[in-house]
Amino acid sequence: MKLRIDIEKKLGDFSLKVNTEISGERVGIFGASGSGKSTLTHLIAGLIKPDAGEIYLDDTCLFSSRKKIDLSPEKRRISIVFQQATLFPHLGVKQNLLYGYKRCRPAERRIEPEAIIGVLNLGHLVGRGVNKLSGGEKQRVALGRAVLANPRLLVMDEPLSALDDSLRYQIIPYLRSVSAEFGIPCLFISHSITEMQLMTERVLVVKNGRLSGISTPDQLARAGMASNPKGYLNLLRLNGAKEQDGLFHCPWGSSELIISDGKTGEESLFELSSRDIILFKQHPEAISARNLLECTVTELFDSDGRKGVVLQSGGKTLVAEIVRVAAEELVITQGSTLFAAIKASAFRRLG
Ligand SMILES: Nc1ncnc2c1ncn2[C@@H]1O[C@H](COP(=O)(O)OP(=O)(O)OP(=O)(O)O)[C@@H](O)[C@H]1O
Repeated sequence: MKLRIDIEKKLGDFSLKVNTEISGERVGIFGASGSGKSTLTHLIAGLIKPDAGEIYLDDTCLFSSRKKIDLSPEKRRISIVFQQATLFPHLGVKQNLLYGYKRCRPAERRIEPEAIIGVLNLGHLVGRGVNKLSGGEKQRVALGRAVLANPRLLVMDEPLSALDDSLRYQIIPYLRSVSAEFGIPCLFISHSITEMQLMTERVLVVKNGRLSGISTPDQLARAGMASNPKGYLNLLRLNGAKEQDGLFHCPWGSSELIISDGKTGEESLFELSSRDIILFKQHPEAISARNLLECTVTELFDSDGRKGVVLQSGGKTLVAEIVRVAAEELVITQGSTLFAAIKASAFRRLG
């Protein structure tokens, strides 16, 4: 998808002014609370009207004050999944799912209910009333309903923020797979860098109603490393864990990681803070940390007085973080060999 936006909107004391063009299949809108993310998405979806400007989705003009075009939300064919699943309480799961599908012109029906029920694992829920669903199940039904409207763009407006951590990371694979399997571009809104890293390939960064930049999720995570209390979060998908002496041994590139909170068999997602990686210039004699990886430094970057050290080990990448004086004392440069020590308990399982 290609989105071209050049709009202005005033809402009370708040003013939004954005002029940009972005392409990609999974685009993020990132910003602090109140920065204007929802306003921007509502303008794109046609839920509110810009004061002036134009919006193009691919070659379709959605809005142009100059050309006096203002397509209705239905004609824009943009489906939105909100923070709270807004299901029709008087309809069952199946009727909720079919709501948008039935209103979609037969010629535009590319995605069939059976396919989405399969991908979102909703088969056992179709006979239920929506009041008998958990928060995560409701969000999956809301996602299914949005996709079955066969939209040309799926907008996800903080779809995970009402869910607790464990549910949040269970839903993410579903969000990713609907967009990938059915080829629907998505616009994903959040103030979480981790969600941006998991969901998007390009990110519009919004600040006080203005666009402050376009970046990749990784650049965003690097830029926020010093200010984020958890530093840069390395996200690792690990599977094939084997339990041994109460710890989990997970294959990782040509090496393995030893983790306290693992799970045998299934793929799990872990986060590891850049601050939980301790670097040694030489191989330490004996350490309590269960992981000691020989690494090559491939890159160094600055983030507000802290140094990010990008490490390669066994074909995999990790970002460690040190203060600038430590970088000078260790004489770290691109190409240096280092040893990275990580405690088994430093890996936090997200789902
Ligand atoms: N109808 C309105 N009238 C006046 N001000 C409004 C209106 N709608 C939103 N605002 C203000 O516009 C600003 C941007 O709101 P918006 O909901 O777009 O932010 P956001 O980045 O999505 O925030 P959050 O992450 O908290 O949802 C806020 O300061 C909000 O109070």
